[in-house]
Amino acid sequence: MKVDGIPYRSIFTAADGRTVRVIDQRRLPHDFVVVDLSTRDEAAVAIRDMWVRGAPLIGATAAYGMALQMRTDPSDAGLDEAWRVLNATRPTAVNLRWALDVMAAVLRPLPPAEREAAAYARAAAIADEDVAINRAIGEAGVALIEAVAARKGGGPVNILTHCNAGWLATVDWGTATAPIYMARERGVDVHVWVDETRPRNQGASLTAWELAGHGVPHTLVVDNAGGHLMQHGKVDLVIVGTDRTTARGDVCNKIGTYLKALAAHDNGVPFHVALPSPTIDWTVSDGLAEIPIEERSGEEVGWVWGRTAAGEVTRVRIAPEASGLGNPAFDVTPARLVTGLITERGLCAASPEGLASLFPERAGR
Ligand SMILES: CSC[C@@H](O)[C@@H](O)C(=O)COP(=O)(O)O
Repeated sequence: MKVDGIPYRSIFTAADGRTVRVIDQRRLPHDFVVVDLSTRDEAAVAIRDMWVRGAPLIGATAAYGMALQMRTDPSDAGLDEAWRVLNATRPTAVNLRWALDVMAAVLRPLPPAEREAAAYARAAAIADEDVAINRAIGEAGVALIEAVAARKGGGPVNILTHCNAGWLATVDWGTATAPIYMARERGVDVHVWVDETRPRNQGASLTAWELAGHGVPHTLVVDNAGGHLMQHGKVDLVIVGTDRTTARGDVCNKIGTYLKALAAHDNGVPFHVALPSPTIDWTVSDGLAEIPIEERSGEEVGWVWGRTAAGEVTRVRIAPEASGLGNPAFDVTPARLVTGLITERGLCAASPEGLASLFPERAGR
């Protein structure tokens, strides 16, 4: 997508073809800064400390982290260590493990001297595939928005989204936002309710920034506003992303997603989840019991970052020093609350049968 008119991906290589460049998402929306990752450990820090985030981009960064490792130590031991170090960065998004497994499967059979070139080629392919997948998700999902527009016969289609499942969370297009960007391109009147997404505020800092950059009408709301908006008929459709979807269609996404699904269910609002197939974890079924939920530092809850009226970007404390601070970063929405899944192969029910109908080669394995 574009930043100030210039097309960008969220991850790419520098002119040397080896240095990896990412947008430092901690600095948005105040500053747009591209940073270089030159070592495997820098890639690991970028994922762990959320310079990059969002399941598909975490996967792509891990793939390039593996390539960075191959520059300095392409041995079997180096390969194993890179897998271990990168896989330990964040626990919930399954795209991380998926990308590392894809890279390891390509690299392990090769002699070490050939691994660096192969690693960069495969990492680039993972990034390109992500762009194609998200474009296909957009093409599948735009039909949902167009159907609402046709039914309403006028006025904007109001879509609520949570966290950032936009182009910044992927390599390009986004998952939840791809249908929105495409609807906009086709001239459909859309308006997006953007949940701020405490504590990291991915909605306020990233989704709102993205949508503003592409002229998509949107309104930033506090996380707790969604139920009220739905009760008053102000949400036509919810579309969110996911960090891990189980084989039976349970969906793990940013904390607070479950509450939006409950409110949508109670108010008869369709609740859709957009996902690239690498986000499906075919090895797990019961999302509540089986998906590891990242517990992040309470510092993120006790403090907020922002820009002061004087222009300084700083953080301020909002909780008493004496209070305990809890920070579960994701929750699981059971399949029964999900109206449908939007994948690169089309729409399906959030059920074992629904997923199997689109991915017969993976189901039941
Ligand atoms: C297409 S991104 C889907 C999810 O990764 C996204 O909704 C999300 O929860 C991101 O969490 P984050 O903690 O910012 O990595």
